[in-house]
Amino acid sequence: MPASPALSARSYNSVLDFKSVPSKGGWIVQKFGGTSVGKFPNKIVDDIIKAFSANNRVAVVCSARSSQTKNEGTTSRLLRAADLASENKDFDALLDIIEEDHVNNAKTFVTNDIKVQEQLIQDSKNELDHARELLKACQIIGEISPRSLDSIMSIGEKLSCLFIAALMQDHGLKSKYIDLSDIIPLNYDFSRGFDDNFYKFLSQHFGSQVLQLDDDVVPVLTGYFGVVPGGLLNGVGRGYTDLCAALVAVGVQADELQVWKEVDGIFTADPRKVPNARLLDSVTPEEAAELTYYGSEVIHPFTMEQVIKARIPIRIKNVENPQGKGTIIYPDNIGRRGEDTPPHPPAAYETLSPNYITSHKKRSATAITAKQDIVVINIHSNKKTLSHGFLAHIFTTLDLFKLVVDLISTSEVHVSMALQISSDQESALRSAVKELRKIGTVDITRNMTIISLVGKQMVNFIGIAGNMFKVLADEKINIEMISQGANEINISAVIDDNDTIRALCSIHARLLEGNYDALSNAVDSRLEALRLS
Ligand SMILES: Nc1ncnc2c1ncn2[C@@H]1O[C@H](COP(=O)(O)OP(=O)(O)O)[C@@H](O)[C@H]1O
Ligand SMILES: N[C@@H](CC(=O)OP(=O)(O)O)C(=O)O
Repeated sequence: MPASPALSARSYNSVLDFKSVPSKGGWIVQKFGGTSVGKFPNKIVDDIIKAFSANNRVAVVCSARSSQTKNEGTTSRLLRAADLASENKDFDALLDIIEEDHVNNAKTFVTNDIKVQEQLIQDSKNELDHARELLKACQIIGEISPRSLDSIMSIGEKLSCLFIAALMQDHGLKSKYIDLSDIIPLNYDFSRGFDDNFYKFLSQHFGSQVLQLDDDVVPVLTGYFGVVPGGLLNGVGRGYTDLCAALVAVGVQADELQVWKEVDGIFTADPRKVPNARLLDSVTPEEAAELTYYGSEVIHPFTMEQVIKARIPIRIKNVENPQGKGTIIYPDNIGRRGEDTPPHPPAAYETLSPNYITSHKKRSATAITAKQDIVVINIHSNKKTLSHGFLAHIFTTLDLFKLVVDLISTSEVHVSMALQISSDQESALRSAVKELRKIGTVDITRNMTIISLVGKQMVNFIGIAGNMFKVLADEKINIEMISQGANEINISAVIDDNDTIRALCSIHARLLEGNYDALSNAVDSRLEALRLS
């Protein structure tokens, strides 16, 4: 199967005319998520890594394997095993399940070269023996430090990358497994936190690991990249592999960072929920971050800053459809590496024809997304006048119980907040509400959803929020709370969970599909000013 061409002019040339360019194009960094490694390893190796490495240098970064869902994946299991150890309960059975899963996987997929298979099984067992020792020690001490938790978690990425590196060898590709878990020295100075120097240090070290390899070797790097103060889970959170891949891309000055998923790219809405959702050619990093925060897990938001600074585009692609062009995440006003001029210069508005103005009037919003399992907390202060400590007390309480607010609206003595609460946060929520009752009356509404309309262009439009709420009103969907993000690229409303699909489909139909004009009273203030001048 032929590879999709990489982005840069150099790589396009290499596809079109092999004689006029060096035998290898620039670097492409490919990140594969845990469920993709679990479900489609042969496709990853044969249709993607092999195909792309024919014309480009390729570096691969993988997350821990999940056979079906992330919840039942290796990282989740390792974290559960760590919990069990800290509670002095039996964790061995869970590690046995992880071992059996990886041994079976090796036997199922690595079948051409029995030596490679045996070595993989041995390496995997060694990693899990190490996990057993570590958890035993934690059980004896009676606690798991963030550092130990990080070491346990890292085993997921090690097992996954050992597997992909072995499968590549088994399929005739030269691979090199690279473990990044010890890359941060114990005495690294974190006094300035995760600042630019830290990211620079990481990208340089990742880059040097990769750049020293022979041309025909494909590195497979663990998406877990080392112990950080407070732990990687607290500092970066789940999805840290995206950040790791981004820093590898910066380290090798890649032509493109490819994030491979099980969806063709970023759509105007979740295609599982809105059948008419369209694939988007491109979105800006701000839009991708906003979509991720508000329910469409596109990419870890930390990923973008460093890559974009290095002018490297990110492409979201589908493991099951490698030839699809995917969605590019890149700012619309900065040139990419290898391009002198920005792709869509903002100054272009100055030369717009009236036709352009009319046809682009429709592009006010980019996508609609939904975040479910939302609880709304309403707090009425029991003081008659505004108390200085009112808001401070609320935020201190939320911080204490590690609860994160997605939306907030306030008046002097009344605060409404929307928070996503997973089942393991229920007791934290109960404790927080008990504490909050000390400063006022508190009521909570469950089973809610946040619907967010996202689009960088929305900032220029007058009336778009009105249109969104009119659609909900026409559908007789009750709105519990409204909020517009400070960056003005997100308009959100909290609604009943049962109305989610109806709200998504109707807003999509009226504001993101062809018949937008039917409702249009939103006006692009910049384009109108140009038209009237
Ligand atoms: N706007 C959107 N565009 C694309 N996918 C979306 C969107 N909103 C939600 N999704 C969902 O996000 C999921 C992302 O793909 P997946 O490969 O499963 O993620 P991961 O690699 O993080 O496991 C898809 O199942 C898709 O249905
Ligand atoms: N394995 C880790 C890190 C990660 O990045 O996962 P994924 O790429 O599958 O989102 C996790 O599950 O959190």
